[in-house]
Amino acid sequence: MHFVPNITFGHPVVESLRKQLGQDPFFDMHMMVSRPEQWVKPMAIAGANQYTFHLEATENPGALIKDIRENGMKVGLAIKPGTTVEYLAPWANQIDMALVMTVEPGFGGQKFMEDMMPKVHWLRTQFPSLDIEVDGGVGPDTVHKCAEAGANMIVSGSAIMRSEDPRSVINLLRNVCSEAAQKRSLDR
Ligand SMILES: O=C(CO)[C@@H](O)[C@H](O)COP(=O)(O)O
Repeated sequence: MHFVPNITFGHPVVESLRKQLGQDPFFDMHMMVSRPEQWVKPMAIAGANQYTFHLEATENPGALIKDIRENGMKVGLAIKPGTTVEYLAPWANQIDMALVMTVEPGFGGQKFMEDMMPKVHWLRTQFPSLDIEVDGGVGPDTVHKCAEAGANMIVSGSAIMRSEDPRSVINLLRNVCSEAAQKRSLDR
């Protein structure tokens, strides 16, 4: 299971997650920041497992990917809605996860941008084993589109937090993604 936390490491929430899962959580830090270079070392020291940065926020993605790896973390690379997937493609073989934003970065509760799905589909076709994540407006009504396009990881905020039954929403989201992934592997 992956978490994109906004909590401090060593926080009681982390300890509680550790107990509930019976394993160490996987921390993917989605850095929606300018100058992502400056946070690599602090995040590695804090215990992050993966460091996801925005392609638009750096002039030298290659050097940043190298630095993240040298600091012992996996690499995620995100693109905003206005960035075409061709900009990400040259780096796809050097990263662990591509993140296609399905809202403009900023805040939760925005409308899912279905017109981002061709990016996901193109990436899945070109890079069958790459982790592909979508973030923004993903919930029970939209997750099928993401999973069918080829996303195997999703971020979901308000659909879970506003639900009266968050557990069943999480299970539904998880099942839709894993069933689509299973079907893809059978089709191959
Ligand atoms: O941080 C962002 C967008 O800036 C996203 O991670 C959203 O916050 C996800 O929340 P929902 O769109 O699912 O409410």
